[in-house]
Amino acid sequence: MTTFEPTEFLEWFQKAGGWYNDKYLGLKPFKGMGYGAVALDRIPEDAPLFHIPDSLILSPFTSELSTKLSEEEWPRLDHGWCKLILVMMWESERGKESPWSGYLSNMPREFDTPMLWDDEERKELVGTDIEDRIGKEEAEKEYTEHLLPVIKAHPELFPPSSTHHTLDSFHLQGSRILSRSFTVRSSRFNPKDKESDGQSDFSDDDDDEDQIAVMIPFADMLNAAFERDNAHLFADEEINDEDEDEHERGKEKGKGFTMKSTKVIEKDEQIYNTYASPPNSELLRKYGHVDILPLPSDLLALLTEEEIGGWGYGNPADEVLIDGEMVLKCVEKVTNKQQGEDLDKWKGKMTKRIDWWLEEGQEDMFPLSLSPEIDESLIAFIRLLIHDQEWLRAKKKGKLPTTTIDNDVAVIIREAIQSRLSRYIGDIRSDLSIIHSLDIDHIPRPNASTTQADGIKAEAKGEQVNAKNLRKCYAAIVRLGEKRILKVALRIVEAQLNKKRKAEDQ
Ligand SMILES: C[S@@+](CC[C@H](N)C(=O)[O-])C[C@H]1O[C@@H](n2cnc3c(N)ncnc32)[C@H](O)[C@@H]1O
Repeated sequence: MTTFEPTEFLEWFQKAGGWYNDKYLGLKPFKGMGYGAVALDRIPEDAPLFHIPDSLILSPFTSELSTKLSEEEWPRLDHGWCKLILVMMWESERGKESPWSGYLSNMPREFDTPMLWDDEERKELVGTDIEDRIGKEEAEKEYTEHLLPVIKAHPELFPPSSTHHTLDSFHLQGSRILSRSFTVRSSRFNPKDKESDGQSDFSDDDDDEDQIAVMIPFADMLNAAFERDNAHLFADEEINDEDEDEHERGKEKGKGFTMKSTKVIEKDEQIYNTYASPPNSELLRKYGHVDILPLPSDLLALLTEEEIGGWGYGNPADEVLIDGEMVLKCVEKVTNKQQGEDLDKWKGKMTKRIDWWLEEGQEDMFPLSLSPEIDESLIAFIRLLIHDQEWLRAKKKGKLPTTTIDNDVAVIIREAIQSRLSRYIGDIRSDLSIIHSLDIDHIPRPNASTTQADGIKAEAKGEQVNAKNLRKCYAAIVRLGEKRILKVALRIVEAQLNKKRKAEDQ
C-alpha cells in the first residue's frame, strides 16, 4: 500500500521548516491501516504534537507552477481539483528539485478506493450509496478536457516520456487528494480573495465558496476511527496566545497549522484525527477502508438474530440515503398514476411542491440510520407530496409539514425501502458468509457460537487475503450495514401498518 519511509519523511519535514515533538510522537504501521502516529510517552491534553507552516502546505498557491503558465491557462484550470492535481503532477516531475520531494516520494501509490476497482469488483457495490457516487467517467473527462491541453502545451514542464502526468497518475493524485486533503479557506493564501472575516481558516464546511482542498504534510499521516479521535488540527490563529511559549513551533517561519492532543493519550496508543465519522459507504469511497466496531447493545437490540448472524460489528454511523427522486417514483407507483394528461398535470403539481421544499433550504436526500426512528424530514417530504392540505398549509404559512407517520406515509416508505433492498446483490446471509470466509486479519470473525454463524461457517472457504478479497469483504460490510438499516426501517413502517390494520379489524 505504501512506500513510506518514516525516517526519510521526518528528516525532510524538519529540514523543510516543520516541527514535531519527537518525545511524544512516532510513526509506525498499524494492522489494516497503513502507517499512523503513535504516542511514545503519555501525552497530556492540549499538547502541541506537530506544526506545519503555511509555506509547507502543498497547494496551487504555494507551488510555483502558476508562474510557469500563461495568465489565460491558469484560471482555466479552476475546475474541481484540476489545479491541485496538476501541481502535484508537476512537483512529482521535479523530483529532488521540488520543495515537497520528501513528501511526495513518501505518499502511497496504491489505493483501495472503488474509483480504482475493476468492473467486476464494482458490481459488488450495486444498490449501495456508493454506486452512483464514484464518478470515474466525470473525473476522466476533467483530465481530458482541462488538464491534457495544458500538459500537451508545455512539454518543458511535462515531458511527453514521463509517467507523472498520465491518466493513471491523474487517478493516483486524485486518490491522494480524496483520502488525505484538508479543506482550508483560500483567502489564507490569496490576499486577493475576500478577507477571512474572523472565522477559522481550517474548516470542513463545504458550503463556503472560499474553500479549497490542500495537502498538509504530516497532518495526513493520522488515521481515524469512529469516535476515537484524540487529536485535532488547529489553524494557529485559533490557538490561545498563552499557549504560544509551550512549544517552539518555529514561529519565525510564519503561521500555519498545529496538531494538538484533545485528550490524554496513553503511551503506545494510536493518535487519531477525526474524519467526522462518516458511514462506511463514504469511508470506502474516499479512504478505501471501513470502520468495524462492536455495535452498542441499543443498536444490536434493533436487529434480529439473522441480521446479526453472529457478527455484532459494524459502523454505528452507517446510513442509507433515500433519494427524493426515488420517493417521488414510489408516490407515483403507489397512487397508481397512469400515462397521459393526468400524469403530466400530477407531475407539474409535484414539481411545484418539490421546488418549494428546496427553496426552504431542505435537502432531497434523506438519511436512514440504525435507529428506532424514521428520519423526520423524509416523513415531512412525503406528507408534502401526498397530502394536499399539508401543501396548502405549507404554502400559506411557510411551515414545513408535520412529521407523523400515518398509513399513507408508511406505505410510501415501505415501497421505497423494498425498492432499495431489491437492488443489492445477495442477501444478509450471503454478505455475512463473505465476511466470514475471507481470512482478513484486521476484520473480526463472526462468532461461531450461534446457530446462524454455524450455518455460515459451513460455507466458509477460508480464502486468503489479497486486494481482491479485501475489496469484496469491504463491499459486503457496506452492503450488510445498509441492509440492516433498511430492514429495521421496514419493521418500523410495517408495525405502523399492522397497528392500523388491527384497529380497523376491531
Ligand atoms: C490520511 S491517510 C492516514 C495515513 C495512512 N495510513 C498512511 O499510511 O499514509 C488516510 C488513509 O489511512 C488509512 N486509514 C485511516 N484510518 C483507517 C482505519 N480506521 N482503518 C483502516 N484504514 C485506515 C486508509 O487507507 C486511508 O485512506
